[in-house]
Amino acid sequence: MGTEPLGGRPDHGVDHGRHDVGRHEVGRHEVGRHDVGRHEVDRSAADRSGTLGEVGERAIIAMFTSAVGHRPESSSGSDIVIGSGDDAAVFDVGPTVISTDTAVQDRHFRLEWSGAAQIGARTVVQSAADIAAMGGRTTGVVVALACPPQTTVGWLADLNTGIVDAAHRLGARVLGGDLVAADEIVVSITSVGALDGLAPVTLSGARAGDVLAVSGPLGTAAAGFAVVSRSGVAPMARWQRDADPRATVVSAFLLPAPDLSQGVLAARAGAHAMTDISDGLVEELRTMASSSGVSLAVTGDAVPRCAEVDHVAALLGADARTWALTGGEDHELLASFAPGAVPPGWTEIGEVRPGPARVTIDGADIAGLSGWRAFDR
Ligand SMILES: Nc1ncnc2c1ncn2[C@@H]1O[C@H](COP(=O)(O)OP(=O)(O)O)[C@@H](O)[C@H]1O
Ligand SMILES: Cc1ncc(C[n+]2csc(CCOP(=O)(O)OP(=O)(O)O)c2C)c(N)n1
Ligand SMILES: [Mg+2]
Repeated sequence: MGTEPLGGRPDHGVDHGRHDVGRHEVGRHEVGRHDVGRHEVDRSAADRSGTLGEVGERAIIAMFTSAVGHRPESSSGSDIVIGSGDDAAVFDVGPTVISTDTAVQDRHFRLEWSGAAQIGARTVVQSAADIAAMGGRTTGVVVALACPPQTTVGWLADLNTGIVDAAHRLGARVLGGDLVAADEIVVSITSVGALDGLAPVTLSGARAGDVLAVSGPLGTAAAGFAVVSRSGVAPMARWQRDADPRATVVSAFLLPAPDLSQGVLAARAGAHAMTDISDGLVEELRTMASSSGVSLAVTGDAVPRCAEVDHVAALLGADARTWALTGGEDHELLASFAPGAVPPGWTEIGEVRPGPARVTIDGADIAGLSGWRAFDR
């Protein structure tokens, strides 16, 4: 990492250089929570090269909460009784879906690959995918952020913009958060959502006779991860200019864009069981099979991939089918439906058979296939 302030690299479009902003610090002992006025916000936000250590926690929190406040009301705005800025948010919905996901520097993202806005948006998508997987509609997110004192104001502003915009795209708002010091960056997003009268779709509801289906192509993020692991993101501009398939898969890895509204549509279509694919299809199949006590029989060639994944696999001498079966972080949905109930746009990949719990691909046990196992590395 060197001694450069985090996020201060030119290839991330973040301001360079550091100015003497230390004297502008909003003293955390002098300024009460309700006294963090707009002038401090503007002063700290205006100097993007200042660091968290220099401008102080309060100024950054004020920047975050003012950015939330300036968003137009989302469709779910009426659910929020008290938003960001008080001791806690107060939220008024019926049965509430809650899930949290954490992204850790160098384990879930690298500063040399991702801009701050991408990291923020990506973590929101990953967290909201779990709400969608229950059949829920994400209405709010809570952000827990840990970062080193050298993190720049500009990087934090961009992270926050990524979070606020991604939440907004989902029809959700930022309800609050936390900011603490740490040796590395950790972004944790808790999502809350509404079921709007639908029954939650669990992992345990798959029944013999169901069909298994996925909401979109798989293996795209794994292909992107393979590309950036070899080449980094420096050639991205060229790949984009040349319509090189590497540009597509790397973009999908850096910021997956599953259509999470499919979760609600699947629930409405009567999905019996559902989950999002974060650790790889085979891992999610294992979890669903054991939760439901059923055997899941998948047809390998039926698992959808986008054409770019096959092109990139050929380029790298890798196996596209393995990426689709084991690659994580696409955050598409896997669900079981009664035959005939699969929603439009979903792809049937197999069927549910009576237990005991088992997963097969083309009739063979998947014992040798594993997806992402965080503690294996
Ligand atoms: N530290 C924890 N304390 C309590 N429950 C946890 C903890 N970590 C994970 N879980 C629960 O275990 C289940 C599986 O978690 P995880 O593997 O992270 O799921 P996902 O891939 O959907 O994020 C979830 O219901 C989650 O809430
Ligand atoms: C720097 C970096 N290395 C590796 C990966 C690949 N990777 C990290 S986590 C993960 C799968 C999901 O992780 P987990 O933390 O288990 O999320 P959860 O299952 O809780 O949603 C993958 C494929 C990455 N995204 N970034
Ligand atoms: Mg998780």
